[in-house]
Amino acid sequence: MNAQNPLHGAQAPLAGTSFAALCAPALRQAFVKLDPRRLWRAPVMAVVALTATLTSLLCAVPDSGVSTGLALQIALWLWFTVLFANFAEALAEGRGRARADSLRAGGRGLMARRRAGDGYETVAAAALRRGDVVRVQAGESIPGDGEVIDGVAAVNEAAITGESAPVIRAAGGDRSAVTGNTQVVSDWLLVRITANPGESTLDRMIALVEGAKRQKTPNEVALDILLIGLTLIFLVVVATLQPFARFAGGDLPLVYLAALLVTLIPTTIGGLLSAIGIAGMDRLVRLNVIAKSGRAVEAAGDVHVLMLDKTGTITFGNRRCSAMVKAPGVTTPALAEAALIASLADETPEGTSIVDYLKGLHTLQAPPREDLDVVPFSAETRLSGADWRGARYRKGAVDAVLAYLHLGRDELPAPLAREVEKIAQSGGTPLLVAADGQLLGAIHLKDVVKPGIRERFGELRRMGIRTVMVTGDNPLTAAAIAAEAGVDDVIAEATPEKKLARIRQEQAEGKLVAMCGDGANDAPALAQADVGLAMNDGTQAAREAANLVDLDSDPTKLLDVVRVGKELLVTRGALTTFSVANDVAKYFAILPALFAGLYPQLGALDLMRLHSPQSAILSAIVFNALIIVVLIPLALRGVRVQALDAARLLRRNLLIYGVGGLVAPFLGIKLIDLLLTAVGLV
Ligand SMILES: Nc1ncnc2c1ncn2[C@@H]1O[C@H](COP(=O)(O)OP(=O)(O)OP(=O)(O)O)[C@@H](O)[C@H]1O
Ligand SMILES: [K+]
Ligand SMILES: [Mg+2]
Repeated sequence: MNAQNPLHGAQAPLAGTSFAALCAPALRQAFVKLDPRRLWRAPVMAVVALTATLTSLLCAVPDSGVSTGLALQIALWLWFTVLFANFAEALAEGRGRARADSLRAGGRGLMARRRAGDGYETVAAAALRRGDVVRVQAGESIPGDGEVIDGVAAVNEAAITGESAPVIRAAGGDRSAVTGNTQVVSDWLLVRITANPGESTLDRMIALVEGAKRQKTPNEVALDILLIGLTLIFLVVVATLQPFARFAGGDLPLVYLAALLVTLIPTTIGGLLSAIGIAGMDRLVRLNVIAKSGRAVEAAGDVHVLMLDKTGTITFGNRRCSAMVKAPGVTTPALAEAALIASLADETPEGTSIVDYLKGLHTLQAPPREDLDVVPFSAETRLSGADWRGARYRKGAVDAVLAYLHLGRDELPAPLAREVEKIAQSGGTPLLVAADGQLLGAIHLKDVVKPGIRERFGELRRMGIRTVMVTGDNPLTAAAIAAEAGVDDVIAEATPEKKLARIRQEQAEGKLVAMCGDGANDAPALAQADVGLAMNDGTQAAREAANLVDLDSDPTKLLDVVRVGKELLVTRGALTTFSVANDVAKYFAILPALFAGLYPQLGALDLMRLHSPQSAILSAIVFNALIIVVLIPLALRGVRVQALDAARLLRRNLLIYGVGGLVAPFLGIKLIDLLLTAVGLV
């Protein structure tokens, strides 16, 4: 567990390739991405590419109104604009792909022992299909994502988590999911494969960091539409300039208008949009979190409520039996025997811990397992046990056992009630034990809150996120753990339906809900939540239902996911503001220079005193292209987000990037104008 060090994944085998090593392939990719079929994914850049093509053709026209040298320079810088945007996307992809490749490399050439009839056949891991059953022995790698259906083994997951301490994986219970390319280090497992080739979590992750396959999020589509709208407006603006020029007896060359159009349309954000999205996904992968959709990550940036399961999420989750308390008039052997029979076939950690505890304390005769009529634990009934020789042995949550015995809460014998209360107040889970309709006593299950959780919840609160613990446990235990962990709200005695209903209720109030869980009983809630974060070491059901999976199985990782989501939203917002402010500023920077000769009155507005109309146009187009390159690091790294609420964040960013966007072109274009004039290019 990495509660204190959520970034540990950064040093894991997933660690990134150096920036320099990524540049060369990204440069090559920038040209490959000139393919028109790819260009259309970024509409603004497609317009730039079209304009660049047109300008290139105009270079060959003898009397286009400008010198061939100038037309060539403009055409060249227009192509650079497209290439820089492609380069940004390729860089973002490269970082993610390097990581995916290193994960994939380990899995290459893996073989699997697949069940066929009564025996096993050896096949390539790549040939495995969903539903295939494979046997994996000590020393072998698990050939794909799946669910343990038999066996108990220690598994080394270092290949995906970087954590070398082996973890236990077993059939049944909340620790049954296994991940491809991890290694069985002891014993054996029978695993049912749960993903077809190309559909594993790893494959999905790769699709998220590859621009060409990436599905745009609804936010990105909305922004695209806005950018197309702005492009159309500026197209009209540029088209109306010519009549003004003609009216004054002048003529604006087509090359100028083409260049002007590109400087005015939102090329900065249009060129960096895809890179921002991919880089956001990559930051997540670096945290060892696999996202199945970009939408979930964006939702995380806006989340209002976080629901968490208690056991295994807030606490370590290996609830161990630590004591037993008799009901009045019951003998110790009677209680022990009932608890043992009710737990012999219970494969949950709670069940096995009770058996271990009793084996250590008593010399009990356990009935053979096959003679038992097993009643497995279910989150619905919150009971488990077995029938043996006509008698019913049960154990379970206090309210569940009382209801099973048709007893009221106040019918719990006073001494036992006091003990149960003491267990709960200490944060432990009391289970009542009953045999043949009679209440025999209670079991104390102990659990420990993960260290560092309280501080992390405090950070979430500062970000304006409310934490709610939803647990199947009784209200007293829940309250004790809630107080220790510092959650804002707690829901006890929750069935899977209750968890689901609570999420729906919050959503109906217009809130975005995140949910962290690991159990099969959390799966419906994980699927319903806007952000469902499953623990990788939980159940396959939870992993499949969730839209995010944490490879380190650390629930406080959600804090980092929220930060990445906020960074993604803020970065996109900031660069959009910057880009649009830039375009407006450029309009006022260039027009006076262009029209100064035709309308001398405009001279008053010509604050920048650019060298000539030619220089004004070329400087603007150079600035327009270079600003993309200048902003690539920001787009990839993301705007840093402190624990501020959304409204303050927005205000601050509007100020910085809006004002910055207005001022930058004046300074930048003037500087380039001076440089171009100095070297005699215009
Ligand atoms: N093996 C078991 N046999 C009988 N009762 C159990 C067993 N395990 C848990 N219980 C009881 O059922 C309740 C619900 O357990 P469950 O694992 O479904 O909780 P949950 O809803 O996942 O919440 P959390 O994981 O936060 O406790 C527990 O609080 C406990 O009282
Ligand atoms: K522009
Ligand atoms: Mg649970």
